[in-house]
Amino acid sequence: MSTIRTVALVGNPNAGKSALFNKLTGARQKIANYPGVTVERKAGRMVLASGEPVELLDLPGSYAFDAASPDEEVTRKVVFGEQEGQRQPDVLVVVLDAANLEQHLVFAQEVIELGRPTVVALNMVDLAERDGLTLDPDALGKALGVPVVPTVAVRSRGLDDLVAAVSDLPLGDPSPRPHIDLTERRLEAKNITKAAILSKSSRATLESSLDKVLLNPWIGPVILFGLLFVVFQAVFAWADPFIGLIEGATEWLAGLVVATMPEGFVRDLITEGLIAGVGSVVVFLPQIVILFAFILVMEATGYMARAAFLMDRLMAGVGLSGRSFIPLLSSFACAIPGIMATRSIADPKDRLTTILIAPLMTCSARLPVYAVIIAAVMPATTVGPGIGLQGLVLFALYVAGIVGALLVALVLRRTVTAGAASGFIMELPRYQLPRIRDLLIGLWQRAWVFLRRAGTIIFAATVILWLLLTFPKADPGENQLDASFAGQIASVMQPVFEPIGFNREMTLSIVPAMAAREVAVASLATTYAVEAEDEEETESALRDQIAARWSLPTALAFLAWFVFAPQCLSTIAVARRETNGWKWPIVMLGYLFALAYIFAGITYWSALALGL
Ligand SMILES: Nc1nc2c(ncn2[C@@H]2O[C@H](COP(=O)(O)OP(=O)(O)OP(=O)(O)O)[C@@H](O)[C@H]2O)c(=O)[nH]1
Ligand SMILES: [Mg+2]
Repeated sequence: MSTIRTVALVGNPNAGKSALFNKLTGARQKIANYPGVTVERKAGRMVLASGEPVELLDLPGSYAFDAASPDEEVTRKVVFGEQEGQRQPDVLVVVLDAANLEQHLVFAQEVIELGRPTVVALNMVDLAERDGLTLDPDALGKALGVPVVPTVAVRSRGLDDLVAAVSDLPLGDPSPRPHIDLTERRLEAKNITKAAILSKSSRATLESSLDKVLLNPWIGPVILFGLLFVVFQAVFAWADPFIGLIEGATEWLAGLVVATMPEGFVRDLITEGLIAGVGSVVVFLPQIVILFAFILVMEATGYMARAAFLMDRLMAGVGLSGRSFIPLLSSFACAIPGIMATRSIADPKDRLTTILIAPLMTCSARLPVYAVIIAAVMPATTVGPGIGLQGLVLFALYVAGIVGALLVALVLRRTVTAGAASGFIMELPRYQLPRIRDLLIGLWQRAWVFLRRAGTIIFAATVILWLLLTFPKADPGENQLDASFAGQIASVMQPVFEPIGFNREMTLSIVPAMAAREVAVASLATTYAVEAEDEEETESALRDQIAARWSLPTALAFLAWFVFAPQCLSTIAVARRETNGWKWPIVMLGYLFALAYIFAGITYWSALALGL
């Protein structure tokens, strides 16, 4: 007798597969309330009723086995045992959204047709109940010919029953059922749904009235725009006290090191490299957390998908569809998951265009760069009731990235990725109240990613830079930056960047920023700390150093540079992997560099001309 070794979760997008996977394995895969969240196969360990561990697979959501998008392809390959390095699953668990039963049953029938050992998880029964829908799992099971277990993944309800049903399945050779075509399957889905409904009270749902407002072609965009505006105001307004705390702590630490350690190489490395450099980045944790709190709430409530819907018309204008919206939106966190998320786009040209413009979305690694420069050169004044100037400038920088992306898409769609634009259909997920626990976990994961980067890549880049800045030692009276290797490197590059208003420290900072954008901040801080005449100057905040040293046109040019600046090396690596070659990453790098240079130059010279 064969035993179960691998179980796979399959089903439509947004059915709750990843939520189930997390509860069954203890993993923390991303779950969010829109279709297309999972784009890769993920494996975890689940324990059967007998106590035996088996492999559980979380798969991308799928509408059909013959679907065209790269993420759905993964699901098909895994289910049919064609995925290299992956055992074919012995058991399939079809996850259905009970509140959207009819739609979800179309693909479910296709899976069940394979005749493989299958269990159905009738998930989201809580949402069905909320809509006044009571379903009969047994009737559904009879109609489908497989066991059906009602579950509420996010509340861990029905999980034991689900595991029991999987454990009890008889294994054997597949006995495929007669194949029926899509039209028949749709009809069948309707009939099965009808048979499974015990009672249905039509409630005036909150959904439809909310959607009337939020999706209204006039009011909807105004609300979306207003919301984003609030986000950027909050990033500055709410973060201040927390930033003050962290700054206080780093200053205290620097003081402690100076007071207790003997003068010398190690102490300088710690104060100038670690505390000034890495510390200058860590200070931005509160702003990152605030930004992500908004993003996570928008994702969990179901608003994000509405935003995609609203943006579809605008995106169609530049030859993209609303499909690209979510990958682009993910790129606000980081272009890497954003580029990965394009796997849910079926049309190859749509997908390529989206990959190429993803780096123009302002990733969170750029936030520290923007924030420190804005705080240094823009006064913390208000320009209207409750509208802070700093938040406004930040908002403008994000908008500049978006407008840039749309224009680039327009050009790409007429040249290198020319072709018919594909239509956009996306189901709108149900509105949900965010669960605090999920939010906190999400925020913690984000904060951890940020801190880990600070502790690894930013740390390493800062130490290397510090060494280059510290050696060779300057003669008495000579400027350390002039004497150092780093200064010499910067001097070689300086002629290229001088015309766009960059000073030497800025030129120097954009090289290690290729490792990670935040390194630009650490680099500036370390440069100024090394150059500093005394301890007090070493410890003073980067913001104050910039305020004292940079002219406004120079600072604006630097901000403009970072709107387009060539992305970090990891983004290039992901673009290479997702486009199967070096051609597109090189195109991306080239056009971004050109745009950054031109845009920074225009900004610098216009600012000078305006007498700023
Ligand atoms: N109320 C309720 N919400 C659920 C349930 N299961 C999942 N959710 C929510 O539904 C949304 C989608 O869940 P996911 O687990 O990301 O869905 P998925 O099937 O993995 O989606 P894709 O990865 O896009 O294919 C998330 O917001 C979950 O919090 C449930 O049983 N009840
Ligand atoms: Mg998922």
